Amino acid sequence: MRRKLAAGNWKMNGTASALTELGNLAYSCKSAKAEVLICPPATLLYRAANVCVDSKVNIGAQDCHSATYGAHTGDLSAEMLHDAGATAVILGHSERRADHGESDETVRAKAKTAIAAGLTAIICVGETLEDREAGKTLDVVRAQLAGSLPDDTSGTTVVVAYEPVWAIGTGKVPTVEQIAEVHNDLRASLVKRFGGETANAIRLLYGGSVKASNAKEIFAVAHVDGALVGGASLKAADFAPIVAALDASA
Ligand SMILES: O=C(CO)COP(=O)(O)O
Repeated sequence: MRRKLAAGNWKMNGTASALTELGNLAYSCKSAKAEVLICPPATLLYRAANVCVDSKVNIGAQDCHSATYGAHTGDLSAEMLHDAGATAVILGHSERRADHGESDETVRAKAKTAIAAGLTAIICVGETLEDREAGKTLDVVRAQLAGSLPDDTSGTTVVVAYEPVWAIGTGKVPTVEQIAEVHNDLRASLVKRFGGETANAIRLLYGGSVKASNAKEIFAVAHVDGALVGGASLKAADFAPIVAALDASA
């Protein structure tokens, strides 16, 4: 049985005052069965990990460099993130693919480095509205999945997040049928590539405008093992009900 995962991506939001929200979340989730992960900006990682020590909330990062160390001004290595208290890192988010031109090859290289440093790699895939309207959704996510996951992926080191670009921060959510179609296809692609045992251990998250009000129906979709949440992860009062909905799902 795959352990459910409620992950929050704070993106470029939050200074030290946001740690109060994290403390509130840790308190609200003290009986959570699902894994709870918050990915604050890198500046808060160390303090966030301290706030959440001995709680059910794990801390993750939002990106890392593909190199283990060296002359990469402004970048952070996976080892540094792990050292600061991160247990996971989001890789290949569509905002990074768009803003920094990250290719599948780059994401795959980052994933290898992250896994070697002891982090879980949460690898994001998702189509644009243009792709969807052109009927290319499955082709696009299959190609991203194939290109972004390392060959030696294991069920415990990689999580895949399906985030349709057009649903991120827009309040637009795919229908449950659309989510089911992509998640079924992702699972089938994973089985084909890695075999059933590995593939069935890899968690598939849905991300894009997840809120307390739509979490229940999204979590009822087959092969949805949790969510990657942006805006609704910033406040404990918004995120805790999403964790509760995940715990209540079958
Ligand atoms: O990009 C996301 C999480 O990584 C989703 O963001 P929103 O939940 O704000 O739509």
